[in-house]
Amino acid sequence: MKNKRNVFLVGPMGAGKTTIGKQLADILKLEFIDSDQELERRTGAPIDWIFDLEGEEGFREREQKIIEELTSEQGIILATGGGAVIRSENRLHLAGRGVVIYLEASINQQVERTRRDKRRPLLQNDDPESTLVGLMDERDPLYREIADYVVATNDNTVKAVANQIAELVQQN
Ligand SMILES: Nc1ncnc2c1ncn2[C@@H]1O[C@H](COP(=O)(O)OP(=O)(O)OP(=O)(O)O)[C@@H](O)[C@H]1O
Ligand SMILES: O=C(O)C1=C[C@@H](O)[C@@H](O)[C@H](O)C1
Ligand SMILES: [Mg+2]
Repeated sequence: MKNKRNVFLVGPMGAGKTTIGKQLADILKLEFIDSDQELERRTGAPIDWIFDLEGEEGFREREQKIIEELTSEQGIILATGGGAVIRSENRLHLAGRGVVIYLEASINQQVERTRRDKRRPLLQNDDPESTLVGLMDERDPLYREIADYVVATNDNTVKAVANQIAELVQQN
């Protein structure tokens, strides 16, 4: 068994990594950390500012450093950013240092769940749905590559998904 004391949530924007991760941490009585929020806290800047000032590559550099650091901790629930799987270094750390859960969501659900929040820089364009389709084509194989479990979120409440993950993790 891998280091079962860490649970890492991966998946696309709107899959529910942040929301479900908080509930899961409450159930399992573990610390919750969100890599996006932690980056914002440390830089003092919202993610869309980091994208504006440093470009996506600048953001990915910062994201890689924080994933490296946070996956070295013990006993955490980590909600990652939707693009954390792009870099192979991140995939290596996530797969090697905890149980990886891929939270699946349909494109329609992603569109619906991200519609009102204007803070996701990659979706601030005229056709966020096409962007989400393109990202999913590119990333779905990467999420699957490192996932220990794939969990559907479409037809389930946040609470139900969190309970399901807690059971999966405790089985090990
Ligand atoms: N299973 C669910 N059922 C209904 N609403 C959900 C569900 N999961 C998440 N949501 C809602 O969808 C929105 C986006 O969720 P959240 O921010 O947790 O996604 P995320 O995976 O962390 O996205 P990002 O990669 O952009 O950080 C939130 O408003 C949340 O309440
Ligand atoms: O899917 C992505 O590439 C992103 C998802 C968010 O969690 C943030 O990490 C950022 O908006 C980029
Ligand atoms: Mg999130």
